[in-house]
Amino acid sequence: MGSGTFVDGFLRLFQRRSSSSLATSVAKHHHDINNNNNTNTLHHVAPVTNLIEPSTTIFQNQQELTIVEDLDISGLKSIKVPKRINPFLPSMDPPKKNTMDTEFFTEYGEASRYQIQEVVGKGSYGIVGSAVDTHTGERVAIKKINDVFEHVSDATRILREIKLLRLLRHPDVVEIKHVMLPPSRREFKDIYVVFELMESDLHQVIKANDDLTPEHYQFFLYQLLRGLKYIHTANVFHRDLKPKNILANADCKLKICDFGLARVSFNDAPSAIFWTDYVATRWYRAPELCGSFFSKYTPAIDIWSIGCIFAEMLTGKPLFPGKNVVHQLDLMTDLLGTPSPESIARASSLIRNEKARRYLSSMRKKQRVPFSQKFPSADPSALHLLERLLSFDPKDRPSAEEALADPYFQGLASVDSEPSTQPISKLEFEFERRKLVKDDVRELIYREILEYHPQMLQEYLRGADQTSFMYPSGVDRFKRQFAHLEEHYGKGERSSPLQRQHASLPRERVPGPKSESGEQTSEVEKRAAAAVATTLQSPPRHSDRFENADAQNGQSKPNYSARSLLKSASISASKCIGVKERRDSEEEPIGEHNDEVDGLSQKVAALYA
Ligand SMILES: Nc1ncnc2c1ncn2[C@@H]1O[C@H](COP(=O)(O)OP(=O)(O)OP(=O)(O)O)[C@@H](O)[C@H]1O
Repeated sequence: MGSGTFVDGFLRLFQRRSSSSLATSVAKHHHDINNNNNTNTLHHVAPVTNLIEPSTTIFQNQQELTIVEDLDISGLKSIKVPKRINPFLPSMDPPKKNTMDTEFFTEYGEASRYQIQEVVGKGSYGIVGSAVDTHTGERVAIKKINDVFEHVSDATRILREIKLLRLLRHPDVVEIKHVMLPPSRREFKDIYVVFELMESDLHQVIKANDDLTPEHYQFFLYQLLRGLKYIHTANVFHRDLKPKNILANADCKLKICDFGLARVSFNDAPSAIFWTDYVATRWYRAPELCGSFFSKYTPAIDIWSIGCIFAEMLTGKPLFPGKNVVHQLDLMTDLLGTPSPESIARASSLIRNEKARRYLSSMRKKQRVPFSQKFPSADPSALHLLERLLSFDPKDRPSAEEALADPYFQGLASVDSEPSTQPISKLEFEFERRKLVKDDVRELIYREILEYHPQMLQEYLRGADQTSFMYPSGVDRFKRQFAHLEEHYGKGERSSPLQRQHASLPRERVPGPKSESGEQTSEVEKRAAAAVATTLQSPPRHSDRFENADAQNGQSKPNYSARSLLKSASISASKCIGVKERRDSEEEPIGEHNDEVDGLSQKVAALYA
């Protein structure tokens, strides 16, 4: 493959240095949706937050880790980045400036700062809109998380995610730029998290690009592994890596997102898997997680997922699209062969479940399929690394750091000096050991949000009583704007805002029947389709008092229509190719996992009946 050529054009520097001392050289032709995104991404200043105690702000008391990339990827062709949901999303009127908002937020640097534009995605926790940060001109993504405290488990997941994303600062991990201050410390229900805006995700990129080159594959895998190296050195396991959880830009930059299922591993805490807790997407799930073969999880589970993702890049199709865990294991062993007796013997010491162990040993013997046969057009050195990543036994998989040192990446100047970080402080995740009630999580999330509001944090730390403040927060305005977006998603329907899906959630709630979940999804899709149709027929109607006021004031409509955005040079809209279905079949409803484990037990039992 063209590894040599790539390496020639891929001289890079990625070191700890003072930010001022190095220039960043980046190919200028790249699409870039954030006007100054290249600077942010490639000339990234990240505080070493793990060194600090939770009661200090991330801005205090830290040595700065400055990551400078001097990466000439000009040889890489831009990729197509179709939008995730649909290209005909409703546009938004910019909010009318509210004097009170302005006054309050001027003081705190947030005056009507973000102008919401359009929906760019939605997940089980709410809607994601693109917006312009009027202070910087930068485009951002704002995720509105609805009804955060409806379930303590969901709230804890959100706390975990925003905390981890504050602590993990790396160019290949999506960055939280800000979290809006809620209007009331004790009563808030929704959270607005401001992220750097990305154009698409790897799932869409793989679907839309059938002309990816070996250089693309190499650069994609390189970014994933260096991101993972950093995450793992913080002692964090992502646990749900899949193409949809990797955001992508047309300039081939990837960023890992969705840390809702991630866990921090502390040496003195057991890392046992609780089936009630582990519900990551099946297709990318490591074999040791299919049927409880191993009782502990290790960073190797993420390495397996990266292997699956890499294989999917190479072929354009998921590698192991299992319908249940038994089928999942069958697909794995179809390719990898049944594990060797040594591997099973080694595994035996870890296998707690006798039945599962016997199932593994008694599996019909299958020969390994040579990877060169399965992936005939792939580069042999890529395949050699892929085989390592997809080792059945987690002990045989390389760490992210070891994988970066694989000959596949030979010649990349600083593979071995990709940044690592300190393990995350136990104190930050002390809450994981406690049984939390709603008010505890609310307080913890509020405290976390204050990290983005240093002045308020100071007051909070001084113990000022803020329980009664009710600022005319920017959140109120956002509520109205997001309500508008949601209204358009549900246009013509009686039903209310987006339903929280049960996929990939810690199991604390009673799972609904499968069919119900399926219907929910298609209902959401129907509503999205209805919104598309409506948007195409007529401009959005503004029922909101605030927006009516805009209309009445005769304010000109902003130039933010979907059409104008599609034309915008900053978004490769011409490449938006169609309405994207929201969920693919690999995303299982909660509750399925137990069925799967039961299914496996039954199959095992049948073997030994
Ligand atoms: N920074 C971002 N820039 C652009 N789009 C984003 C960004 N973050 C998330 N999205 C998109 O918004 C959608 C929902 O985001 P996300 O997956 O974070 O939400 P969630 O509620 O946690 O979803 P899930 O149901 O997967 O847990 C996804 O399609 C994602 O690609």
